[in-house]
Amino acid sequence: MTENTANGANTASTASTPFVPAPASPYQGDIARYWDEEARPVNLRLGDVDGLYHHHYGVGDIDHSALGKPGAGDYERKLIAELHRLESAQTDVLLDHLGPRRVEDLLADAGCGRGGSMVMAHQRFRCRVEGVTLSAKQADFANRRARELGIQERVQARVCNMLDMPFETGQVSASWNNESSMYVDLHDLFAEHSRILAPGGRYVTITGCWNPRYGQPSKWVSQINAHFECNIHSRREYLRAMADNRLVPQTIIDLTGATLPYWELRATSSLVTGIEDAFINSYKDGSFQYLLIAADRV
Ligand SMILES: C[S@@+](CC[C@H](N)C(=O)[O-])C[C@H]1O[C@@H](n2cnc3c(N)ncnc32)[C@H](O)[C@@H]1O
Ligand SMILES: CC(C)=CCC/C(C)=C/COP(=O)(O)OP(=O)(O)O
Ligand SMILES: [Mg+2]
Repeated sequence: MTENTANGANTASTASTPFVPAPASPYQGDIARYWDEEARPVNLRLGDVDGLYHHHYGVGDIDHSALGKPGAGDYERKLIAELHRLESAQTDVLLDHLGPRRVEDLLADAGCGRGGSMVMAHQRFRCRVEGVTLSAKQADFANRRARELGIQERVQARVCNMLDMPFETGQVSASWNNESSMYVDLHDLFAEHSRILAPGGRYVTITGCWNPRYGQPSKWVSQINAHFECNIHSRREYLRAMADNRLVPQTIIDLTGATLPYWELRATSSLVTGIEDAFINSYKDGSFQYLLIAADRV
């Protein structure tokens, strides 16, 4: 049986290589390759702290007592642990807004990365959690971590386009995009979440969005788009696309102030990637915001 790889080439599938659907667009093929090739130490070293691997940013105050003295032998290790704690705290904030979940619920992580948020969602709610990513490497990584944790029956990642998720209509109780909505058209995205969510279901996103009060995307936002090959939307687009697709915001939290300490600490670490100033400057000049939006599917 011949199948398509992420870049559209045909390959024969074998028991060890799962089916990889052809990308829906050349752009998605590029994003699949981007994440297949990603191995930034800032992500792997933080995930190594406790086996939860995130591709999102942190929120909350710095615990300076956990850092020790700059220049001390274990300072870098403690700094990495603190950055990771803040990134996991961000997932906790998202989970706090998923509403009361029952163990029999099915949860969906749209753009699941290496699966850290899926594991945390299962550990909190004991539900089944299904994630999708364009990256076969990320899906394999997330599924290997689930096996290592013995939760592979409850946590699973698949290579799949979040605009065409493998769920029946109304099958999902709660779904989210954790820093993954900037890779797709929001009307297409929210139409698909609206389809998979049961009436009364809950959708949550944490995202960076450009601030319509600024006028247009600032140069910092353009730098972030270029760095990640993504397409940051405005706050206005989120709310319009949700309203057009039966997703009605229940809660909107501006997390911009809460994420700045993470970025200022990260900018002092040896793991900097060069994008730190764009985030710090855009958060400070008001052109870019870090938001949580929790919406009900009506
Ligand atoms: C910045 S990472 C965020 C990962 C994860 N949500 C987290 O918080 O760690 C963005 C993710 O979105 C995924 N992605 C981008 N476009 C996608 C699409 N059209 N369908 C499925 N996943 C997509 C990427 O493969 C990647 O896993
Ligand atoms: C808020 C916005 C606009 C985010 C864009 C999506 C993104 C790439 C998030 C971080 O991924 P990562 O954890 O792999 O990035 P890094 O290597 O910078 O830690
Ligand atoms: Mg990261």
